[in-house]
Amino acid sequence: MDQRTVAVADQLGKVYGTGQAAVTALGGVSAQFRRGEFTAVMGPSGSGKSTFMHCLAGLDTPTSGRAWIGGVDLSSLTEAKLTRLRREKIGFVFQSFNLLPTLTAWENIVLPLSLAGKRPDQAWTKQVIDAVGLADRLSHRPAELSGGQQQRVACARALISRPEIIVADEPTGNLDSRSGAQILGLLQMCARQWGQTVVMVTHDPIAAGYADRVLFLADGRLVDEMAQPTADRVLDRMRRFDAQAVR
Ligand SMILES: Nc1ncnc2c1ncn2[C@@H]1O[C@H](COP(=O)(O)OP(=O)(O)OP(=O)(O)O)[C@@H](O)[C@H]1O
Repeated sequence: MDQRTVAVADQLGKVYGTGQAAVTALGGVSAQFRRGEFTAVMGPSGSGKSTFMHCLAGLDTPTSGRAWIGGVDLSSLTEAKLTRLRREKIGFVFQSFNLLPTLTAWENIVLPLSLAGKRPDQAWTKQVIDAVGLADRLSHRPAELSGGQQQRVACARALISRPEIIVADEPTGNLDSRSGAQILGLLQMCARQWGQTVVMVTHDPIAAGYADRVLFLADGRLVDEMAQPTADRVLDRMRRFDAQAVR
């Protein structure tokens, strides 16, 4: 394994149900994620993108294969240790923001540290708050923020503990294109300037165009990979899936 590797999926498989009702959501997907690399995961609906992300980030248990984060085999951990690893080594950004409504933006951002009993590192916290452009909104609660602002809070929360990897599941799915572009620009900046590893599931070729590479899933398998993607090339590749589906 190369020293820059921060996360590994080794033949990850997931079967839901048993016998005749069994559904193979993931049929053995292997991939490596390097420091500072921004990867988009794409594929038709039902191709296993969310299942892959959930198994990679320890939110779901694969039925075969393994995932490593920061050199730790997730299958070797007890539930309590897995919870701790997720809190300390993985930053999550979800389509629906998942902020706690009763906490202010600031309290939401530092929640991973509060839960771990740690104090925020002042210099890093300032960098993160400046990067997300929320310095004047920190005392607001989520309901008093726009969707784009809420997602920027979620990004700051994901970054605050300097995780090994940020996992973003359709982070722009609920945003208008301008707010979406801000989030994508932010994720790209985190990877390029701060060396943050980012993995993002998306349906949107424009969003994938911000990444350094795209992994394409189909029927639970990794079927293609594209380096230095552009929205146009990704769109072309996705059209080929559609053409195969109607054949
Ligand atoms: N809890 C579950 N029980 C049974 N089948 C499931 C479950 N979760 C997912 N699946 C099935 O596994 C397959 C992959 O689902 P998954 O949600 O990972 O795909 P996806 O690519 O993320 O789809 P989408 O783009 O629509 O969100 C689908 O056929 C889905 O119906």
